[in-house]
Amino acid sequence: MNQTGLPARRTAHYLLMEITGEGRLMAELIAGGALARLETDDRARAQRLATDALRGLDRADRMLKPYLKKTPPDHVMNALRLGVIELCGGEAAHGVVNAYVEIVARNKRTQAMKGLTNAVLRKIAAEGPEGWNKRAIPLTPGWLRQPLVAAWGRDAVEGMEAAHFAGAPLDLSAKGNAEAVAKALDGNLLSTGSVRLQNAGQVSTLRGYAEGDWWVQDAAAAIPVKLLGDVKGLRVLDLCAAPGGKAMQLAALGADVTAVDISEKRMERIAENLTRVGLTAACVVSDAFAFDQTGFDAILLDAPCSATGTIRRHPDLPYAKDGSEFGALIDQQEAMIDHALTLLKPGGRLVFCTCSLLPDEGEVQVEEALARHPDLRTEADALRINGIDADWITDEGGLRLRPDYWPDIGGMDGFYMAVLRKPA
Ligand SMILES: C[S@@+](CC[C@H](N)C(=O)[O-])C[C@H]1O[C@@H](n2cnc3c(N)ncnc32)[C@H](O)[C@@H]1O
Repeated sequence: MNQTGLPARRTAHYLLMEITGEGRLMAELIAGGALARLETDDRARAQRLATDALRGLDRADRMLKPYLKKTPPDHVMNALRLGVIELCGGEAAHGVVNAYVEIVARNKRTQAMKGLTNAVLRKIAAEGPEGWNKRAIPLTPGWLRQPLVAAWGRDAVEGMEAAHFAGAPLDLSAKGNAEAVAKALDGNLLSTGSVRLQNAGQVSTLRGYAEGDWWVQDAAAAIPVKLLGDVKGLRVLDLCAAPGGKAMQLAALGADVTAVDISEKRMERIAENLTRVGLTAACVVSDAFAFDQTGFDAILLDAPCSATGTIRRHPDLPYAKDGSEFGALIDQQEAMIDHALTLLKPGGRLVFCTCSLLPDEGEVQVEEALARHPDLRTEADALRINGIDADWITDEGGLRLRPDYWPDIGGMDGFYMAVLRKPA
């Protein structure tokens, strides 16, 4: 690790600039090599700093506000935000202040503001963790907060914001005996069958990773497959399959799985994952709409969506996005449901799911699908599985999972799912 901490801090600053200013996602930036020039420790540090700054961004801005007559340019603002995160996280003031003053000074357009940066960060250092901890939980940006409050009410959204701020534990799905995996890793076996680890560290070094005993999958994301019950020997199509968490669950349960995804690169991830865990599926790179094999006993449609249910692990999302792309996704989900129904055998089941908090990508999609296909039925009984609270079942017969559920044990991702039965 570089001793000045400057390379990691500059990279964290770059990530924040790209996410908040250019609407790019953290995963996309990392895949594009944003961390490539850093030493291993610095990579983790840069990513952690940027992630913490995004999780606490609204609180950092509120802390900075009294010390700023007007909002400075983004380059300075993001340096100040990172400074707040570090100073309030207990880092020594001297090194933090110097590093962010340096970052501001290196940019010609902001170098005149290095004095301001120095002065503001020294005041923040005086407030320290105490000043940070007394402030309210960070609010979600308004473009997303408003529809969430309209859908779930203010109290629920405050619960979601607390979950987003807390981040997520590491959940695993076991290939075989989940209890044995929980024991081997000193984790907790959740009521729904996932294994939960707190402060897990580097995933690939955990016991059982190399042996393929488990894969990483949020507890909520593991539910859609469980709704299909015993799939042994059934022909199951996973229509939007990468990176393969649900395809691996289906294969582990003995289904004859066909995994389809439009992305060749993401399909490589499925192939790698299947190889590591020693399971098989027929992998097809194809646009779902061009895929025309029929007669499946069951189809899992984990449709592309806003991913607003995953903010605990992806705090960049509310800052990189503004909701303008969601209309097209909603239209695509509707068309995908209709296409999936054509691939299903009569009497077969379609599990539709999205990792979204927006009813337009969940409850409303299913209500509208039922209206378009009068013989289609939701199977609410299939939702009554271990660990699922009956209150989470929705009027149209789907299941709504939210990050504010399970607050005492670390929450869960936001998800919607429903089992739809095609007429025989
Ligand atoms: C929510 S992710 C699926 C996650 C996956 N089911 C799992 O559990 O690991 C959605 C996937 O849909 C794929 N996708 C997007 N548009 C598609 C299309 N038109 N046809 C097929 N796959 C598509 C994306 O590449 C992405 O991998």
